Amino acid sequence: MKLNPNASSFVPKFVAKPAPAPTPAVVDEPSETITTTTTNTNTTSTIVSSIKTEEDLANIKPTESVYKVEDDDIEDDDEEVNEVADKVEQVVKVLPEDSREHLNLVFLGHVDAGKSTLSGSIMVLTGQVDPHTLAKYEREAKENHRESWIYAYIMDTNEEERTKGKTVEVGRAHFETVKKRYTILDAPGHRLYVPNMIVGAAQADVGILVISSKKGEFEAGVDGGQTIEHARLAKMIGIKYLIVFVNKMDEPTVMWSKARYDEITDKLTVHLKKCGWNPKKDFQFIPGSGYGTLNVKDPLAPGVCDWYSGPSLIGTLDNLATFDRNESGALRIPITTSYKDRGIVNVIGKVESGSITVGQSIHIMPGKTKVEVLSLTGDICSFKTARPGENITIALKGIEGDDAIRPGSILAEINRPVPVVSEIEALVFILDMPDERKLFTPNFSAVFHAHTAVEDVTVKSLIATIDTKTSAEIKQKPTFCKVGDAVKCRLVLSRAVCLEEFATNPQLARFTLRDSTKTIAFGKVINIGKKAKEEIARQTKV
Ligand SMILES: Nc1nc2c(ncn2[C@@H]2O[C@H](COP(=O)(O)OP(=O)(O)OP(=O)(O)O)[C@@H](O)[C@H]2O)c(=O)[nH]1
Repeated sequence: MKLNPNASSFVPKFVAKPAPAPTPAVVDEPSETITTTTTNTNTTSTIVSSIKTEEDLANIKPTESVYKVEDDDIEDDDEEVNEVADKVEQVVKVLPEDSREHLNLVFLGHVDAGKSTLSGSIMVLTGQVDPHTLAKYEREAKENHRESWIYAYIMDTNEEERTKGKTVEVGRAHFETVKKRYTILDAPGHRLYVPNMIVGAAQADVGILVISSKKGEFEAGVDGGQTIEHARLAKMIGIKYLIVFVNKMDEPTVMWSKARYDEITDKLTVHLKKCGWNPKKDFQFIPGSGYGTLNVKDPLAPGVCDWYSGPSLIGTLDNLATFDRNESGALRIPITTSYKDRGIVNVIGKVESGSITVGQSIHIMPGKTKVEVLSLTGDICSFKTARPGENITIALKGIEGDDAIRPGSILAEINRPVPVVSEIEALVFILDMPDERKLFTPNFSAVFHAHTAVEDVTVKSLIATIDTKTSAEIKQKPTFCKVGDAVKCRLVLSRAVCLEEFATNPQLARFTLRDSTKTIAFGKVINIGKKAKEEIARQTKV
């Protein structure tokens, strides 16, 4: 199998070149073919229903190329775009569609907790890294005197990350089991890179919160570190389930100690409850070692940790109940990455709601650029129609100029458009005010993060403080609010953003407010305003 961790980084790169497409993992791409593919729908259900064993899985092969585009045929020139697009439509390579459930995972946690190492070990254990590539990474890690970073090297592909040992962007990789397909988003743990982490986490279904059990490291991550901030952000952003991987259990200060594990899980349970996670249904703990590849894929062997008899990390993921997805809703795909490949604009994003089909005309919002879907490509398969939860590369026809796509752009259905608003009524929960600005008042400004959008925002007015238990209004028109308050308020964005009300589409309604170093508040859009609603009603045709 072909390795995919070198796939495009997750930080939005708008119409920049080169950004490698998430090459289908089961195909060795001939150099003269282009990476964009179209689909063959006839193969879908038969292939999927026949997957029962690992062997079946290994036997899934793409249909042979039926049309090849030669390099000479393609010029990187905007005028050639339509011509090239037409060729893409003639099918470059057909991969079987695959309807195993697709889950998006984000690895969260304090700096050096072992996120990249764990992600890398998953890639190795699930056969996504061939021995030759692994040997190359081993050599490079040794040359940088960072032997213990070998697995992290698989995820941390840029030079800065490798030499410093820090994840800066959000790495992206793919693996699969007999039961499910997974996209891994490996988020940076460092405080400075929380905005990158938000972009990654915004499209994850499951968060894997990696905790270092090493003496001193667990404490550093919890007391003022990123552990709790990530857990809180994950909840706010809408991640549905959290697996807390208590890592480095092999470390000499831990040695698989049950007492240490209990200390960590007890403390974290208290914190996670405060962040809104329900211990009965929202999260669970797993002990293990990413570096030792222990309890990652296979359950622990007898003698390693006899007090733990639960499933491994991958076993747990495979057994999670299927997530509810909003397939009947309007199509919404926040664009996380965009790049041009031989004249064709490709965008990457997760289908949050609705479905998207090859040949369909859609809008890139907020600019209302009308485009046609040329192809839909997942990590290992193509789609005729992609449904919610899929994280796909979409080749588009009809984009002229470089300004159609920007951070916060969304692919939306033409007949069910997404609201574009610059003033909203929101419910804001204040977490942590900047040292020099302790009060949340009208004119308070911050940076607004929602899905992939990032805009400056100013508080226009405070409407009422709210009792979070009863939702009753406590005080009308307060003059200020402080840490711990929940307040209904009006916010004004510096530029209009694609947003929906929480009752309509929670994924496009959740946001966080940050200053340069910390998360100040999180919130949800509760009213987009009469004018925006009338405008949407006028344009909706269903
Ligand atoms: N003993 C032990 N060390 C580990 C384990 N997992 C990771 N490490 C070490 O911890 C260090 C940090 O690992 P990374 O995977 O880079 O940590 P990270 O959380 O991705 O770090 P950032 O990208 O900076 O947020 C490296 O030296 C790893 O070898 C483990 O299971 N056991």
